[in-house]
Amino acid sequence: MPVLPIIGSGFEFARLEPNKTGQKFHLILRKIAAKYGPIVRLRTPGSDKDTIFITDADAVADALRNEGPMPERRALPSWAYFRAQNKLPLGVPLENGEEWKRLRSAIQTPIFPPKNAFAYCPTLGPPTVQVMGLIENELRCAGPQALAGEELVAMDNLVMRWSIEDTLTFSTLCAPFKLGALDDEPNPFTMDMIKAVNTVFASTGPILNMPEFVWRNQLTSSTREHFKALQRLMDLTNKIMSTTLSESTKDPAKLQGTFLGHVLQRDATLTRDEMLTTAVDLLFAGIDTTSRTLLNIMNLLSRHPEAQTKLRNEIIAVVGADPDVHLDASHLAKLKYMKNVIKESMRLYAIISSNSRFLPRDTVVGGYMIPAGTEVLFGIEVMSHDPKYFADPESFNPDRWGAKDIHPFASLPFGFGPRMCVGRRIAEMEMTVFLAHLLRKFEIMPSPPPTDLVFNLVIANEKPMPLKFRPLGNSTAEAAV
Ligand code: HEM
Repeated sequence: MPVLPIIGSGFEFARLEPNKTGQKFHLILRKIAAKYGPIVRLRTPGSDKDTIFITDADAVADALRNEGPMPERRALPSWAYFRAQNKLPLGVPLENGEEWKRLRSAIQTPIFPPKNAFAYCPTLGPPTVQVMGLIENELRCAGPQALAGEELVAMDNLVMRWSIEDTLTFSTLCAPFKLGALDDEPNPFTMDMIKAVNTVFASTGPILNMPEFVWRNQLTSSTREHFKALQRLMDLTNKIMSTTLSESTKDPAKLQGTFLGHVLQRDATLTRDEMLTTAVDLLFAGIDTTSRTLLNIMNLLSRHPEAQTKLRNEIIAVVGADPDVHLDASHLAKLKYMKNVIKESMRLYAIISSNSRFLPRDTVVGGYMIPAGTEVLFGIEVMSHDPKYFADPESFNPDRWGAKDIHPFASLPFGFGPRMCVGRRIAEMEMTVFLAHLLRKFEIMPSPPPTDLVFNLVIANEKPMPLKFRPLGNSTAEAAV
């Protein structure tokens, strides 16, 4: 077997990123792939072992098809440390082996199969109609130019508030808990929660780039902020959960049909701490990812009015023109162009730019024999932009997903196999519902692309996403061609 090319040590990353913030991790991976080719052995920051970095879709298939029934990923070390210090379970995203399987199976059935996930669709209508009203208010408050779609408006926070309300509503950790994320004056609790999630995401990237003793001993202000935010999110979620559980003891019907009710009924083996960490994990994993992806989709649609019109026409044909009419599960399967728009946007902006697995056995990957236990890092973002897999890769072309010849491992925004994102169906449904209400009420006006994308665990815009909106007239057909 040929010998793998090897590049430097973890210091190679520091050399390639002169300001050493860890926020350019995705760009460094791009540079490495361009310089050393589709399979390379390297040391990533935070690891004392070699990692195999691959950006060839066949090699990715070699690794993932051999990942076994309980695939393992690298855990985020500071998150795992925090949980161990607090004697809390590691939770689904960080746990491995039989323990992972047990925790995952408790949430798999209620939220992963499309039929079960889509049953939550009706709960998304009210908060989504509410957030549309808030967007309109925001435009009115910003003045006539904003209302005419001529001025950029910052919607990041609103989208995040909607996402937090959604995630908590469907997971109904909080049936009896009034979250009020979308109240005119959002309660401080919500804003606190958003702040904690944002802080954890923004500080995790830099921590991955630090020597372990620095973050463990909290030697910098950003590491102190990181652990404070992890604690805050745990405390806030705990408060929601305590209220929910005590209210539901008084009135068990309140939990009926909810995710938490489902978990409690099906899986009496989950301890309270396991339920708490699961709730926190769903919040962590679901809020930033879904809102960032939606912001990217809106920006792309603003720059591709023909795709926007086509999508609006499809929504009107399937759901009707009244922007206040809610979607149900039957609509979701019919919105075919919507699916392609979401896939194409997630290809162009792969917010999770890389993913990994530890090989469970010796495996031939891309023609090289790689020993069991080695970490393989998949360059999701690099492959998504490779002309070998996507013709004219920088163009936004949702119709390309209608063709049958796309390599199944070239764009994996939700991962793969038994460890695939458990919230995938929920995320797709949430984004579909949001866009279906938005495009019946507003036109997204041409806006410049984001130019400040950084690695904050997910690839995120640092400044508000450039977006302009114009409310459609009474007749939505005005904008539909
Ligand atoms: C656009 C939005 C989202 C994206 C792009 C995304 C992406 C991902 C990816 C790439 C993984 C790793 C999968 C793998 O290793 O194969 C993952 C894991 C996970 N996601 Fe998502 N996700 C999104 C939304 C959500 C939502 C809404 C939830 C919860 C409701 C969620 C919960 C999780 C959990 C719990 C895991 C860990 C699964 C495990 O380790 O078994 N995600 N996600």
